[in-house]
Amino acid sequence: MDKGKHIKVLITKALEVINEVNAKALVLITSSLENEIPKVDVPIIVVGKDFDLSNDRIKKIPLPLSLGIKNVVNLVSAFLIENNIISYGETFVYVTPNTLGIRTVKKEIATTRGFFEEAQTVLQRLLEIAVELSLEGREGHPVGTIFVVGDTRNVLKYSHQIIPNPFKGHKLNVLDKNIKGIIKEFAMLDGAFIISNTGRILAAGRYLDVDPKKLDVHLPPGLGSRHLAAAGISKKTKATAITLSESGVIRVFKNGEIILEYNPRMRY
Ligand SMILES: Nc1ncnc2c1ncn2[C@@H]1O[C@H](COP(=O)(O)OP(=O)(O)OP(=O)(O)O)[C@@H](O)[C@H]1O
Repeated sequence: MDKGKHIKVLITKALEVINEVNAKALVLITSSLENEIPKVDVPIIVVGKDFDLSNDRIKKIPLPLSLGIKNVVNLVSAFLIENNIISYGETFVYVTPNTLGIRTVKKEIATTRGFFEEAQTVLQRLLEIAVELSLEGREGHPVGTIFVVGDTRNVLKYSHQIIPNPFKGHKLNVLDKNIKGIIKEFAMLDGAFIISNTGRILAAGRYLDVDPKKLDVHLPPGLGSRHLAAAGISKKTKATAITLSESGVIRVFKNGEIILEYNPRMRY
């Protein structure tokens, strides 16, 4: 039996499971949906690459499946809670090309307010890299870093090199196939990566010259200078900033606010 048939069988089974466990949503995690979307009373969420809110019954969440099923299910859980599709204590059923799963969301897993509306391909890719870096570190040591994406003219204006720019003169893009290893190597440098809207890496080792106090940025207590700088640059410019804390937590900032907070190291 081929893959397409497997998912059809799993979706049929999922409809039975939804009734049996009183699930409030059906989540289809698959890169291609040649199969018919099933007729079912609960909302359907399709996890795929592009963001496209097609109709009231079906929502599409842009998440790369390469994040791994555990991370995808965690982030989908947060999405369902924040969009009032399910409440804490309620259950959803998910289907991947080779698994059928049941998840009851018991506690806050992540904050994703606004993130999925922003998550274009470049941000999705950086989230994927940040998740890998959070889980693996560099040669087993925890790594922290900042990625600043978009509005590069202003970002460069409000930042300076603290070391010679290793990306100068190279046309490297975060969407390139073999780029992950290079980014992981340079993530150990102090400072930030500067990345264009199309994914071109313009610089690494860049200090962000923003004063969060003057910018009226308010973050939860306990977040240090890395996070304040990321929040600050996202307020001062139209860029989106992604931080990876040495503690493993990934945050995404837009306009000075946290629009995603997720710790891939946590067990939910
Ligand atoms: N303005 C800035 N621009 C770029 N990088 C910065 C800036 N401020 C701090 N950093 C980077 O953040 C690193 C960690 O700083 P600090 O420990 O104060 O931050 P933090 O927010 O507590 O981060 P973490 O959670 O990873 O410890 C610094 O070594 C430096 O590389």
